[in-house]
Amino acid sequence: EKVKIIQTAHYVPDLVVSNDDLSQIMTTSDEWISKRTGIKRRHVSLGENTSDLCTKVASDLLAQSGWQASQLDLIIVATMSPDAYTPATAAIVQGNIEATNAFAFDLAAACSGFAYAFEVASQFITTGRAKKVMVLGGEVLSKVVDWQDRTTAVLFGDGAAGVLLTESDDQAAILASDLQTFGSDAAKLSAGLNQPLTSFGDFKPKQISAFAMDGHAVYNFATREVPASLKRACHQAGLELAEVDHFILHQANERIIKAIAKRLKLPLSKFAVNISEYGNTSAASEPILLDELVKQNKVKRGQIIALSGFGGGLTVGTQIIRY
Ligand SMILES: O=C(O)C1CCN(c2ccc(-c3cc(CO)ccc3Cl)cn2)CC1
Repeated sequence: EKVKIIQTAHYVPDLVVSNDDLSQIMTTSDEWISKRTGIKRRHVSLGENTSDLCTKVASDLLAQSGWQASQLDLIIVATMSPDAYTPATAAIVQGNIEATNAFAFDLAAACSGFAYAFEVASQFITTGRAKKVMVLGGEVLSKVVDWQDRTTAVLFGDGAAGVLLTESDDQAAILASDLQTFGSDAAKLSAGLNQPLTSFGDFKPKQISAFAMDGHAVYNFATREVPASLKRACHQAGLELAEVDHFILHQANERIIKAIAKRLKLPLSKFAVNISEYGNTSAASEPILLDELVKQNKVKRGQIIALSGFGGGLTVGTQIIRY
């Protein structure tokens, strides 16, 4: 479709927590975490909520692009760790940056959230319903992980990132997309489960459930469904996988990324990995990586990039983009 990425930006909180820091508060080790996940450190938010991280990215996107907040028509925030049920994190961001002409909403697709939000935004642009759109992925997962559960607490980090999208005036375009949901496996990865009353009267104190995951099942799901999604999207774009210059995958686990590259018989050099610095930042992870590659001039105008998110839902979401 006629959609172009005009600007990228990312923000992570200042506090860096290393694997050794974690081994002081739980039974784990730098050796285990590094070997099994590729993660060396992660950024943790103290006092900043998801809307605060997203607002920093929103301000950077506007400053770097020269767009005025009042020019924005739409703001979408993809997150699995919103500030609240309501107001939407996107609405808080809209107020913070005074984007008075933009309507705003959150999108819940866990680690595929950015890919799903990117797809929704592109439909608003190609139908002419919106011209200037901000798409953000933001998470404060440190507020949903169980810091006593070493199998999950060591995996996640906080961060936000995003893009500005508008109608393309050149070769830039979204060439294809592939969004899939496997709801029968929904229970394999959850956080923030809210239970209904079981009988009227015995009101128990509210407790929001922490992050829980069947790691083995989700790992196998990812190594199977991400290659399938990338193949379908490339086929839809009329491209061979080999014609993709950069595979920008959700940074869930370094071994998973290597397994996907191997399964697709593609060089690992096309799969950027920055999980060592950030951990798994769910909906923020693809846009953080995309911003880094753009700012390092590794992703260049005219190149073909594949963005792929996967995780809670279970979901997978892929776009093939001529940047
Ligand atoms: O090696 C080990 O023992 C363990 C094996 C299990 N691992 C996993 C498993 C799944 C995920 C994961 C998480 C999300 C949530 O954003 C989305 C997508 C994925 Cl694929 C991350 N790590 C960690 C190392």
